[in-house]
Amino acid sequence: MLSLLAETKYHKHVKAFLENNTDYRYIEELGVGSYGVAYLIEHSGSHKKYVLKRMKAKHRSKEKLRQKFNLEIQLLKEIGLLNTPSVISQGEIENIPFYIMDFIEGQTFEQAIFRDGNTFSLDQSLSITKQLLEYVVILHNKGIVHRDLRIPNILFKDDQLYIIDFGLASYIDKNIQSEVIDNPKRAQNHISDLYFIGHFLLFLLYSTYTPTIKKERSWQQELQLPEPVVHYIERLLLLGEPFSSAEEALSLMPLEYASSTR
Ligand SMILES: Nc1ncnc2c1ncn2[C@@H]1O[C@H](COP(=O)(O)OP(=O)(O)OP(=O)(O)O)[C@@H](O)[C@H]1O
Repeated sequence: MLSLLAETKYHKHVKAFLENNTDYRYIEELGVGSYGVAYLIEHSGSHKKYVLKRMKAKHRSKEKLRQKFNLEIQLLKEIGLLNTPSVISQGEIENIPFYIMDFIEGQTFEQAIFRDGNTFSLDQSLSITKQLLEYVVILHNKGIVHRDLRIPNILFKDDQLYIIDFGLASYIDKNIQSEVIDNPKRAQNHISDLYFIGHFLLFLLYSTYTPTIKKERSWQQELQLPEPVVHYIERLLLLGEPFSSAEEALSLMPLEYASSTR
């Protein structure tokens, strides 16, 4: 309750800061995560929309979390890719670090599947995953791993993918051996992103699945995918031999099942 009150108080600080010190106008709160709060704002001159993300008030004295927040900003600045928001500015409001970035006016895959009921065929799912892997190859070549490639963090707009929320991203540690990773989600190398991409692909494929029996079965039994696709997903999910890099995962995609390989 107390932390909720602290956050509400900071909403006011954010609004006052924007009003008194910037050319931006507050529009609404976009969401509250475990570490940060994101607001939608608009530039009064251009009417372009942006996102202001700040640390949560309750974390402001935690040095490690401040460093983590600063790393998120630093990585976003280093990435500099069109399908990742650019950092416009950064600073502090009442001792709370914040940054302003591009607003991606797209639809997340979470919204597409669970809110809007979109479905993705096998060939569409593979083509979209190919686009995601192409992005991830570039990211890894820049020495960065996202580590949170979940459906709410992947957006699309005009058939183009966008990746947001680099709150868990890190620099790649080249010395990690794939055989000794016990939590693939948090691995500081390509394994983490590939593992999330395996789950991402399964979310897309499950969008067309309607259960015919009550009993839950494994995804291999439920989805009835062609054998090379099953084998491919198993490798992403570390149920088979791990890929040595995102580049290898991209080059070995079973694209014979994707008719439209954008
Ligand atoms: N650049 C952006 N463009 C469009 N929407 C965004 C952007 N950044 C964040 N959002 C939206 O704002 C909300 C909160 O984003 P945030 O990055 O804070 O994620 P989170 O996972 O909730 O936070 P945390 O990193 O603290 O766990 C999400 O709904 C996200 O879709």
